[in-house]
Amino acid sequence: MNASPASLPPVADDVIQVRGLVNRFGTQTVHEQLDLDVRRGEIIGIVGGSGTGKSVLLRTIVGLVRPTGGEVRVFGEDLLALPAERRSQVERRFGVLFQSGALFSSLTVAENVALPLVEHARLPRTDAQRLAGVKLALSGLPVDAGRKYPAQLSGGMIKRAALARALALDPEILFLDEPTAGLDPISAAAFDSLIVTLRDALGLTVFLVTHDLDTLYSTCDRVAVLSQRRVLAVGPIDEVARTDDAWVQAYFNGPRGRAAHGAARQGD
Ligand SMILES: Nc1ncnc2c1ncn2[C@@H]1O[C@H](COP(=O)(O)OP(=O)(O)OP(=O)(O)O)[C@@H](O)[C@H]1O
Repeated sequence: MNASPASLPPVADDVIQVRGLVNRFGTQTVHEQLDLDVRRGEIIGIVGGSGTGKSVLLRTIVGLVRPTGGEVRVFGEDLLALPAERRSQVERRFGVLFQSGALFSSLTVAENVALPLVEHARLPRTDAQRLAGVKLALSGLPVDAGRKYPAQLSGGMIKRAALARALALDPEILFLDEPTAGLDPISAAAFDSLIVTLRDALGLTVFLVTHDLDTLYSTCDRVAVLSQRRVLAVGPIDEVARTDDAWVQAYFNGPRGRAAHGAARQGD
């Protein structure tokens, strides 16, 4: 009898592996023996109280922070140990959307998106501009948004423009740091569904740092809670929400958590 693909167990294929991670800044220890695996094709949400080191974890994984100790592998490679050329090849396989959007204010939106295509993929400028238009459309921006400067866009449009730039090089992993922060609830919900659509259409793995409970419930396959300098719990959200920990209980089972859970169930 042929087994249908849907009935097969998921393939153990971790695109990110973090082992025994330690991050210290002066006398402050942010991470101590932190372990985390991210599976290919999943959307994993990273949550935790303010200052628990979610952004530092993201920045360590993408190679912007050199950890004090431990091991971080992306696609099986230790980025910081690679020679520059090889490192840049691996970096092209992921895209990052930073909290601020981090667009260049002196460039139009289309030029911002085209930049990695010119600099990293070495495309001629006209081809890069054309491809930038495709990425902007994929991110749900109207055609004329490409001609505007970041200062002329709303907060929601800036997030979409930054997403288009993160998608410029057809990444396999998308890192998102607080993508819905500062958006109104309707724009945030639209952004959430865009992320799920892109993951499904492009087969992306998504590493998502967020405080937004609605985002967690509507997008994430698994959630990792950062607490006490490590990953306290990781798994499907309903499982993690049952963790016997004061912060987890207050976060997932407080009034906002219950409302987000209720809204997610209604949407099922
Ligand atoms: N380059 C740095 N030098 C010194 N301290 C740092 C540096 N980067 C981060 N920290 C400290 O590390 C801690 C964790 O910061 P991080 O930004 O990762 O927190 P977070 O969990 O993302 O918080 P939030 O939810 O408020 O965004 C903070 O106390 C921060 O001040």
